[in-house]
Amino acid sequence: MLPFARVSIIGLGLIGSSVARAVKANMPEVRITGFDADPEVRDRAHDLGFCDDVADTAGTAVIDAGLVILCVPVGAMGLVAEQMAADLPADAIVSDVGSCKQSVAEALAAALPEATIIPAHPVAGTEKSGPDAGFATLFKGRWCILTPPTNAPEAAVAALSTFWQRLGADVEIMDARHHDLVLAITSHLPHLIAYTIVGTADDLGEVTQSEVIKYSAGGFRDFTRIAASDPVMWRDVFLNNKEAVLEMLQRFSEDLTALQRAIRYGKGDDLEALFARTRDIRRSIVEQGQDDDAPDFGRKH
Ligand SMILES: NC(=O)c1ccc[n+]([C@@H]2O[C@H](COP(=O)([O-])OP(=O)(O)OC[C@H]3O[C@@H](n4cnc5c(N)ncnc54)[C@H](O)[C@@H]3O)[C@@H](O)[C@H]2O)c1
Ligand SMILES: O=C(O)C(=O)C[C@]1(C(=O)O)C=C[C@@H](O)C=C1
Repeated sequence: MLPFARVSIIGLGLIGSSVARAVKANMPEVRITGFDADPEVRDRAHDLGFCDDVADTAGTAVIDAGLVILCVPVGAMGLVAEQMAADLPADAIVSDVGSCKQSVAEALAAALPEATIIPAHPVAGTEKSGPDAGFATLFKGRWCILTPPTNAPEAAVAALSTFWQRLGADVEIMDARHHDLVLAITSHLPHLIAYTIVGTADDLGEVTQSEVIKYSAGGFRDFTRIAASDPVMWRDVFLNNKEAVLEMLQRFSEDLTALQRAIRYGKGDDLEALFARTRDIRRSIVEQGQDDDAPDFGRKH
């Protein structure tokens, strides 16, 4: 049985268009209506055909929805919720795909006090953005973390879980605050470090006639992939998961300082012990069946 007959997707970039494509591939009977604030994205969505209808406003997009999924940058979630509030059916479930959950949950609850809201985060993505970047298998074998409020109706949580499972994801339920702490270290800090190292190398490159970029090999190139991620999306993630990111950044800075001291005072044993520990972590992840190749890394199976 289909968890929802009509799904509305607001924001038709990488994640929104991937959800639409995955629904088309796995539940072709479900009718999808999409909306994006950018008229060029709406035109492109129309041409690519991953929605049955592309609406002109957020309100008209949700008029007969059973499930509404907000796929816009986390800083825009509250505004979109306000724009669709008057047209939202009373029995619709409102969800999102935002990379941090506490601030989004608060913004949605403030804009839609009567609605059933179940925030979600598919832990899957790429450094690309826009409607052309999406693909139907993005969520296959990936985690989708739901952070329902304590009073969320069980049936609604079950229906949303089934929806994501039908798209190929493995669903986990988590407290929003805990989600934000975990993702701060596993996703947000790695992005911040990549942005920093590529920026620093570029600054140095200007001093050395771009030799830093010119001769960069594998390690640096891996950082440049992450550092190519969408600037607006990541600006919003850092502004909206401020406390957890700053907490993790503090821990990271202390560990970095300890490494700096180990290098300065020639403590080779300390360096080797850390590098051996981190290599074991990587090996155990690969042994658990998670693929070695970057695009598959993080898949559960
Ligand atoms: N990119 C990833 O790897 C990834 C992974 C998981 C979750 N997310 C989350 O998914 C959400 C979308 O990210 P994305 O990568 O698809 O970004 P994207 O830039 O590819 O798409 C976002 C779309 O939202 C539209 N938009 C912005 N403001 C809007 C508004 N007020 N009303 C309607 N449309 C609006 C933009 O025009 C754009 O087309 C973000 O909240 C992000 O945190 C991203
Ligand atoms: O694989 C990538 O390029 C990603 O950055 C994906 C990634 C991540 O950090 O793992 C990025 C943001 C999300 O909210 C979820 C997934």
